[in-house]
Amino acid sequence: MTDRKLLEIRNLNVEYRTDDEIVYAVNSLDLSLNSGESLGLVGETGAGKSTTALSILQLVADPPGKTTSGEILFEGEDLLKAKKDFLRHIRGNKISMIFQDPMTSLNPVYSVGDQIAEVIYLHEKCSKSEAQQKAAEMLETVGIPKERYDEYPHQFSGGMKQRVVIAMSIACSPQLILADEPTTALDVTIQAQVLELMNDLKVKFNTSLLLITHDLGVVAQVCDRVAIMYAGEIVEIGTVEEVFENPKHPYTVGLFRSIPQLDEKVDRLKPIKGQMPDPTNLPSGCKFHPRCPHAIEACTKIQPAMTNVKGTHIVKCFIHEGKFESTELMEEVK
Ligand SMILES: Nc1ncnc2c1ncn2[C@@H]1O[C@H](COP(=O)(O)OP(=O)(O)OP(=O)(O)O)[C@@H](O)[C@H]1O
Ligand code: NI
Repeated sequence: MTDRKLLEIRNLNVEYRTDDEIVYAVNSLDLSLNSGESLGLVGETGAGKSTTALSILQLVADPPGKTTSGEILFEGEDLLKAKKDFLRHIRGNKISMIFQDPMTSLNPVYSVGDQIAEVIYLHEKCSKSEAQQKAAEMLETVGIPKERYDEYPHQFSGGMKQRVVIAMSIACSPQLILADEPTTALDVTIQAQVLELMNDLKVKFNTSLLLITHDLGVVAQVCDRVAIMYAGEIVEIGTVEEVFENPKHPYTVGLFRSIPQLDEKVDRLKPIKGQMPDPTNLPSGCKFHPRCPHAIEACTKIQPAMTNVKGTHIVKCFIHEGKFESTELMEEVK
């Protein structure tokens, strides 16, 4: 693994403009990913995770979506300024995307083998028969017997379809895979198998992965680093070890608390009180302050800055900026 930054998102702002309101979906977001690294992007529904991933490939529907500012540097090139042709080249060769529903990517009227072969054919400019040969190997790589080459998507289970999508997404040897809840629709056992497959492939092909999920367990299984997203912002980021062993942001602390423990009964769960703020009318100051048990007056007025707490662990919270102290929080995150 090298330290070279493959992807660097700087100050990204994305809005959805409808007739009478503006949804502030992604707000001043900074995020970077090294070659070969996998980063989990975690947050509640509506946090802006999908919008972030879609904007990397400029797949946010416009209208209503508008990227109002920012830079998305991929190998140093700003994708937000890139021409359509270049983006198409990037999409087919360097970055691929996996969605929750495999049928977003699969065509019901072609056999799964031919769909994979098509990607290989376009990417490698080899002969059709070579592409078919490689597609059959690719099926085996993702754990599907090559005898099933000629079958159609509807003949496969959800987990098997998602394996086909994974085969298609790695067929062009991408440097980066954006996976938006790739296993959410699958049942738990199958989910574990698909995640293990993604893990193996990531190591084998040294692919970087941006994995969007609600599930911190999935992050622990697959990712090197994790970013916690709230109301369109990253509020905490670090290695999985840093964040899981020592969550710092009150929101992250709440997220971990709301995970059912094996030895805990469901009625002992402590979900975070309150709701995500209305994205058309975000609160001033820290966007988490209305729900934060530790908020002080400053939090209601001023935006905290991203502050390095230790190692590569960064958090956006006044208490950890060291400017203000909350003894309660200090107790809690000790
Ligand atoms: N096409 C759209 N038009 C208007 N608002 C949208 C559109 N797409 C998304 N939004 C809004 O943008 C915000 C961010 O949505 P996004 O889908 O990025 O969140 P998410 O974190 O991926 O959520 P989920 O976990 O539910 O997938 C939400 O408030 C959502 O309602
Ligand atoms: Ni989403």
